[in-house]
Amino acid sequence: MAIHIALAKGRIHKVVMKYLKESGYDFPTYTEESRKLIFEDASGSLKVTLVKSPDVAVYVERGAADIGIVGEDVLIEDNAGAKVYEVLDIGIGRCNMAVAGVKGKTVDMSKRITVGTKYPRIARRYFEQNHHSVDIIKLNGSVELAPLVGLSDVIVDIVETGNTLRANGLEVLEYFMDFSARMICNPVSFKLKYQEISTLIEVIKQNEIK
Ligand SMILES: Nc1ncnc2c1ncn2[C@@H]1O[C@H](COP(=O)(O)OP(=O)(O)OP(=O)(O)O)[C@@H](O)[C@H]1O
Ligand SMILES: O=P(O)(O)OC[C@H]1O[C@H](OP(=O)(O)OP(=O)(O)O)[C@H](O)[C@@H]1O
Repeated sequence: MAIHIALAKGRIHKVVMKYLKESGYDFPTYTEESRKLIFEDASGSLKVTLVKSPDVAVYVERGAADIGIVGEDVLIEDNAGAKVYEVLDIGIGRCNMAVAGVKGKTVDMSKRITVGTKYPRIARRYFEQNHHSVDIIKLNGSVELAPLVGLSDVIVDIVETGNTLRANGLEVLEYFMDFSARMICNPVSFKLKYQEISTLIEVIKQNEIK
């Protein structure tokens, strides 16, 4: 039985598709530039669909995909409570969540501060745990702009190399979580396709994804 994998479209799918190819799965119609969203491997054992990150767990929970690969940040922010099994830390897409602000500018955390972020739940939980009073402003990208134009005091965002912060004159105030990409599985698929899914997990475990 073929396994259907929903991959988070973007950084994660590009690395995973490269890796699957190196592991012997040939997807004849796949290129990074392609606008196609569904790809089947030549042996007929894998079908891959490219899905927006927060939707990966939706496809898997509802059984429209057997397996999903998506960032842990997205599982925590958008899919908490999804009825899926998390079966593997696949080790790619490593990044940190951080509070950042304008370089050299002191932020008085004893006062109510505004926070720009794509991750309102994660941000709120962090500040609540630290007993800081905050107004969260949900943004959809280019979050680094917010403290530069006076929209927020600080941001909560993903930091990987730190290049985006540096390029915009910001600095990390505190790292507070780290993430990597996770493989999730539909519980029914896990039973029905146990052999096929176990084989795929073993292939991924044995060959370190770069
Ligand atoms: N430097 C990084 N910036 C953002 N995400 C990263 C980074 N490094 C690893 N990741 C992982 O990659 C995922 C996002 O990938 P990408 O930004 O390509 O997708 P996207 O759908 O374009 O996201 P968005 O629309 O939120 O920008 C994150 O959920 C995270 O798990
Ligand atoms: O530390 P770095 O290696 O610079 O990576 C971090 C940057 O990458 C992500 O943005 P993305 O490219 O997804 O753009 P967006 O903010 O517009 O979504 C993230 O939101 C940071 O801005």
